[in-house]
Amino acid sequence: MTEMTRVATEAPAARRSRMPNPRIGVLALQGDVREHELALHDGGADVVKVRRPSELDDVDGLVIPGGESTAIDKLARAFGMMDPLRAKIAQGFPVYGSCAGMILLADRVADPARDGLGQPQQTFGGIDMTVRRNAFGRQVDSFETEVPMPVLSRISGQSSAGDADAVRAVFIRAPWVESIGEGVEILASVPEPHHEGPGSDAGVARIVAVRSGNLLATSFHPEVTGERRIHRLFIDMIRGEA
Ligand SMILES: NC(=O)CC[C@H](N)C(=O)O
Repeated sequence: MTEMTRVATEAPAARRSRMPNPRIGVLALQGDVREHELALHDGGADVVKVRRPSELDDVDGLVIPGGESTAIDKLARAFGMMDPLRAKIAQGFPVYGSCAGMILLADRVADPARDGLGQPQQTFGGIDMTVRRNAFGRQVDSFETEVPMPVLSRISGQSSAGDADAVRAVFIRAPWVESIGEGVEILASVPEPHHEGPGSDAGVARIVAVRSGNLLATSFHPEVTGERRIHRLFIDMIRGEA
């Protein structure tokens, strides 16, 4: 066996033995924290709630839940989380964001909400992408559909869809990714469903899941349909196995 193949075959096992159960935080400022805790737990992680900057140093990765990105932004600033989390992300800290969490991982928001002083909402950023909030329409336009996601075919665990490489996905006032920079991988797209209102462009493919290095983001909520493989993918990323 050459030195190269020995390193290639032994490294993942060595990493696994160092990190049997990664400890993953769920940012517990606002949103569907409990559902993510359950999904991570089912995936084999130790799970803790994270609210304070010091707690970031006790976890191997972080999930930013769905909810309301403007509320999470305001609370993150109030709790002094904004700059410490930005710094961790810049150092390669693994983070998965769903829905509002996707918005908070975007470097740019196409239509940011503004506060009373006209200041746009802020994000932690890290993924070189522009997201559009509430892009699929309002609450009444929320929908559920099966989304092909080929990356999941090699992830073991509970699937919510009939198809091995698809996910049953719930979109609730969901964002889509309008543009991506270099180094951002598209993991899933869906055809835009018809909805009333300006800008509806039924049938156009919209990006709804991306990965950039150690950062993962989905427009939809896998945590509410019993889907577990996206959380497993994130756990594998933390272990250095995906
Ligand atoms: N389900 C969700 O997380 C909705 C996200 C919400 N529209 C926002 O802008 O934060």
